[in-house]
Order: sequence, then structure tokens, then C-alpha cells
Amino acid sequence: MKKSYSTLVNKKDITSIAIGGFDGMHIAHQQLFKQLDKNGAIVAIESGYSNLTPKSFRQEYTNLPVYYYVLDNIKHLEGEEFIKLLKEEFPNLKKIVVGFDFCFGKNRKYNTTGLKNLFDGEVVVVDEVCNNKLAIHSRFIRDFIKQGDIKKANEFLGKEYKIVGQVIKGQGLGKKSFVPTINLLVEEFLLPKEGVYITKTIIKDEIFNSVTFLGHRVTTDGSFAVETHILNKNIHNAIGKIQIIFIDKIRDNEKFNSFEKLKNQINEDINISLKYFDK
Ligand SMILES: Cc1cc2nc3c(=O)[nH]c(=O)nc-3n(C[C@H](O)[C@H](O)[C@H](O)COP(=O)(O)O)c2cc1C
Ligand SMILES: Nc1ncnc2c1ncn2[C@@H]1O[C@H](COP(=O)(O)OP(=O)(O)OP(=O)(O)O)[C@@H](O)[C@H]1O
Repeated sequence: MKKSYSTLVNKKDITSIAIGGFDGMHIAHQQLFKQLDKNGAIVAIESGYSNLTPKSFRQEYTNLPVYYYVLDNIKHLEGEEFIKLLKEEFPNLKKIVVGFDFCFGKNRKYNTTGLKNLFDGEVVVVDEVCNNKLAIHSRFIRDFIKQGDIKKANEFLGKEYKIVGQVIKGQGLGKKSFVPTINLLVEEFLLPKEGVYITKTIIKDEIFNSVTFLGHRVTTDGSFAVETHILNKNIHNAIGKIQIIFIDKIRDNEKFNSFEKLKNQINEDINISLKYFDK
């Protein structure tokens, strides 16, 4: 469940901050957080494009308080003005942690050297964090997810990719012709490539093994759907928000020329998922 430490911690108590967009809260971001002291905080600059950990979802991946600032409100600031703002916001600030490629201020013209010149406290610059020689960045993780390469995305995230959606009514076909599924409306999160995935589904804090289809139902009504089938369990009453955790991709979305062929394939997808959870 979402934590909201930032509302509980007084900004006056904060002595160190890490600054960045932090979409995904991936392995490299976590390296920055390790440099913070026990009165540390995360200053997340919201560009409006965060879709790995949108809006306030970043708080879930850290015990440090996260404070959000809207990029449009601060991007016009000169370097001195930005530092002044930080010192007003966090009057006891002693240390700032950023990555090697951090830029800030009007036209992004200030870099880590500028930060060291302008801030009178300690500045820690973290070297590029890589995974097997590949730099870890949110934009690369987004590419992996869009390509359906969930394993790679999870490796770079340092955790399993998770989306949150609202339960909605399906076509009512699943139960009758295929298997029962929970249909979801997902608005804020980046969706993996169309296809079928081994997943876990969290409903009211309870975790279920599942298999999830997402894409255009090209075999039935053609409409776009995110639907999850809970393995070995009948769930009748899922409502509200549920979470889907992506583990691995099974296959691409396919158009079948009969419902029977789709049904056989769905059973095969279920078997692959069951085997994965059995091992
Ligand atoms: C594991 C699984 C795999 C699926 N694969 C496909 C597929 O490859 N192509 C497709 O058109 N629909 C696929 N579907 C979606 C079915 O067409 C869908 O479940 C059916 O239309 C029922 O929809 P409903 O839940 O809205 O009633 C899949 C569903 C599941 C659960
Ligand atoms: N691979 C990395 N190694 C070290 N520091 C990093 C790395 N990636 C990001 N950072 C630092 O983390 C902070 C947050 O950066 P940012 O939100 O731009 O992450 P990102 O993964 O590079 O995102 P994007 O791909 O969208 O640019 C910044 O201070 C940035 O310099």
C-alpha cells in the first residue's frame, strides 16, 4: 500500500536530499538514496511523463520521504534561484546527492560543477550506474517494457514491474467461452507490449498467481483490454483498484480463427504459468 511519509516529516528536519525525476525508482536511483543520511529526503521533479511510477507511487519504493515539485514551476529558475528555493524549502540542508548527468535550471544550463559552485554544503555526485555495461535509465526501462522484455525491465528496475488499474466490466464472454478474467482500466502506467504474461495480482493486499492478457481482443470484439485470470481460484467480487506484477512474457497477441483455438491457447498459457509458479 502507498505510504505518504512526506506528509509526516517536517521539512526542517531534512539535512540531505537526492534530486531527480526518479521515474521507476530503479537500481541507479536507489544508489543515490544510499548516499543520504537518516534525515534524508527525495526531491522528485515531476515532468508529467512519469509512467513507471506515476505521481505519488514513488513513495512505495523507499522509506525516505518523497517531496514532489512540478518541473514547469521551477524550470525557468537560474541556478542561484534554484538553490535559494531548496534552502527555503529545507532550511537545514547540508548535503545534495545527484547523478553524474544531473542538469538543472533555465535551459538545463547548470550541471554538477555548477551545483558544487552554487551550493555551500556537500555535493555528492554518483558515477554512472550500469547493468552489464549498459547504463540504467528510466527511458531504457520504458523501451524494454514497450518491447515486452519484462525480464530485462525487471533486472534494471531491481524489482518486478507493477501497474495499478481500476476493475471494470468485461464483455462477459470470458466466463462463458474461455476462462473468467478481471478486466482493468489502466490510465497512468506504461503498458507492456500486447501479449500474454505470467503475473501476480494483488487484490486488497492479497497476492494471487495469475496470467494476464493485454492488447486488442482481435479474436473477439477487437477492443483493447487488460485482463487477468487468477490461477486455481475463483474470484467473484474484485472491485476498486488492483495491482498487476509482471514476471515474464509468454507470447504475443494473436488472432485465432475460432474461439476453440483461442480457448486451447489460453489453456496452454495457463499451463505455462502454473509450471512457472510450481518450480
Ligand atoms: C491467458 C489469456 C490469453 C488471451 N489471448 C488472447 C489472444 O491471443 N488474442 C485475443 O484476441 N484475445 C486473447 N485473450 C482475450 C480473450 O479474447 C478474452 O478473454 C475474451 O474476449 C473474454 O473477454 P471478457 O473478459 O471481456 O469477457 C486472452 C485472454 C486470456 C485470459
Ligand atoms: N545510471 C545512473 N547512474 C548514476 N546516476 C543516475 C543514473 N540514472 C539517473 N541518475 C541520477 O538520478 C537522478 C534522477 O535522474 P532521472 O530521473 O533523470 O533518471 P533517469 O533514469 O536518467 O531518467 P531518464 O531516462 O528519463 O533521463 C539524477 O540525479 C540523475 O543524475
